[in-house]
Amino acid sequence: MKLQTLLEVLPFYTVQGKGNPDITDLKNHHEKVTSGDLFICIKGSDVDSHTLAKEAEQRGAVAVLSEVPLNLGIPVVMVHDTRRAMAILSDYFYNQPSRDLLLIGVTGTNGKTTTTHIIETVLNSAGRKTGAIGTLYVKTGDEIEESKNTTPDSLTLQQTFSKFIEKGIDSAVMEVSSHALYQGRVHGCDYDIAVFTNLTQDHLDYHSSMEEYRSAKGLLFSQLGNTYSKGSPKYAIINIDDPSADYFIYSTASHVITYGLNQHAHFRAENLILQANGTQFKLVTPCGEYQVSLKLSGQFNVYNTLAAIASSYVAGIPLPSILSAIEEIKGVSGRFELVDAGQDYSVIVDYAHTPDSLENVLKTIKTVTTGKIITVVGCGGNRDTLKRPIMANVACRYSQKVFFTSDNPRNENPKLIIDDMLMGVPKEEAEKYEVILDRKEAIFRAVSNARKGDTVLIAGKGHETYQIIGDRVTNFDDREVAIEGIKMRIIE
Ligand SMILES: CC(=O)N[C@H]1[C@@H](OP(=O)(O)OP(=O)(O)OC[C@H]2O[C@@H](n3ccc(=O)[nH]c3=O)[C@H](O)[C@@H]2O)O[C@H](CO)[C@@H](O)[C@@H]1O[C@H](C)C(=O)N[C@@H](C)C(=O)N[C@H](CCC(=O)O)C(=O)O
Ligand SMILES: Nc1ncnc2c1ncn2[C@@H]1O[C@H](COP(=O)(O)OP(=O)(O)OP(=O)(O)O)[C@@H](O)[C@H]1O
Ligand SMILES: N[C@H](CCC[C@H](N)C(=O)O)C(=O)O
Ligand SMILES: [Mg+2]
Repeated sequence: MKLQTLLEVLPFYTVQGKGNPDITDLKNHHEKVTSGDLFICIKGSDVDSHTLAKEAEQRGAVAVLSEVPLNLGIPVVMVHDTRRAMAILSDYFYNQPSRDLLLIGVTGTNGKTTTTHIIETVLNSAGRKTGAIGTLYVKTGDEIEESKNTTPDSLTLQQTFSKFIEKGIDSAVMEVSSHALYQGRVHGCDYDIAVFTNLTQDHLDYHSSMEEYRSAKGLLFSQLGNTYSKGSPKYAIINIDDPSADYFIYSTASHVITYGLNQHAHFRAENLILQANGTQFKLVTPCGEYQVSLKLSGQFNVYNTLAAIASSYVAGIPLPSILSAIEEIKGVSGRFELVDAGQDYSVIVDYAHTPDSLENVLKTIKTVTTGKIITVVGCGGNRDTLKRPIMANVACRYSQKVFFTSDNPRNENPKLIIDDMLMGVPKEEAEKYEVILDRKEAIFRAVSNARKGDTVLIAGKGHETYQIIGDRVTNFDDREVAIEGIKMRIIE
């Protein structure tokens, strides 16, 4: 595509230098640039890639998108905001691929990975070829790629959609993080269905307040479009039981479909039976009532399931097909995952890394455990510090024994992270906890403390197969370490 043709989608720009080269591809990382590319400069939080434009030119870039004039021998297209322009240009360059997909976006503090996984399973089992984008992976048919971010940058995202189309995929379900919404990674995405799971505290290192965090999430619903505009109808699927439900309902001009336990919800669960190895409930919908039996545990998974049912239904899948697919789902990697090495107590690895998710998971464990609850938990470094004391408080409130340990300390001192956590533990709970900085040792100690009927919760890292200490990433998998600890104890 000629540079001038590509630029037609931008409202305003100026060009420094002459020429109208053919653009063979778009790149936003200088090391990926090859001959014929347009290199997009971004003033990032770690790197300002305007400083790498010269190198991009040397690698073969034929034009550059920039926010400032640059001294190069190739055309420099100047715009006010390169991040925003990148989203618009990427969408256009790759032929607006999201318009050819049934596109479902899921946002909320907790439950995005689980809800997208359920939707993906339902759509696939109904014969729709479904791509998935989220924390665990980017899945294109049978091809699975590990993801760097929950939601990729706008260029990578549009390239992924384009690949989906190439591979004959017709539907896509993706997690949309608040960072992504705030940074415009999903500008240019033509969503058909947007799902809100819940809003509780997280990421206050990045968003300056809960209001700002909420408004970032609201962008998914305001960009959903108008129900009465051309094309197929758009749907906002909202958890009506969440205190922020109204905010999201009034953020959108699309159809609003609600779910929850509330009697006004369009998709509602009644008569819940919560067990360690599954959940039963009556599903009440405007088009009939059904008895549902899940292999997933926890009331929070009832919410995730309702969100997935409502989304799949408005996507055109009949309820009986939705339910038969959902009833087969065994779980999601690292979410309430039972670790079984033949021991007579339960060990659960869970990705709870927010106060709300930790409380939800512990509440679930409390309803199904006959013995003690032993929790291993830490908080990530270089992340929201305000959640630390709250998580520690929750851990002590629901457990008989707590091992505070390191999560991913990143560039923070692990001891100081735990000090922040301990601020949330009341004096009378001081007997309950021990601080063991080494996560492996903490897990070993927790399992050796467990007796018949107890439950050990290892929280915070779920599916992660690494630990980040400083800038070093080493192999670490809570599930493998737990098995090692359990086996060692059995031999003892
Ligand atoms: C704070 C934050 O969100 N940072 C994200 C942001 O970085 P950035 O745009 O500021 O990029 P940067 O690293 O400063 O680089 C700027 C530019 O220089 C380019 N570059 C950089 C280095 C180089 O050698 N050459 C080069 O050309 C980069 O490609 C980029 O275009 O955009 C990048 C691309 O989209 C993200 O990878 C990066 O995520 C970092 C790794 C991160 O940790 N993000 C977390 C906080 C995050 O986004 N998390 C959410 C999930 C939260 C949840 O699940 O609840 C997520 O969506 O993943
Ligand atoms: N609907 C929910 N409400 C509250 N907590 C939940 C819900 N669903 C899952 N959880 C808890 O949150 C943890 C993370 O779940 P999940 O990975 O599905 O969320 P996520 O929104 O994708 O998280 P992230 O933002 O880190 O990608 C789970 O391990 C569980 O403890
Ligand atoms: N998406 C979340 C994941 C946190 C997981 C936890 N293990 C940590 O490293 O803090 C984040 O990036 O804040
Ligand atoms: Mg996720």
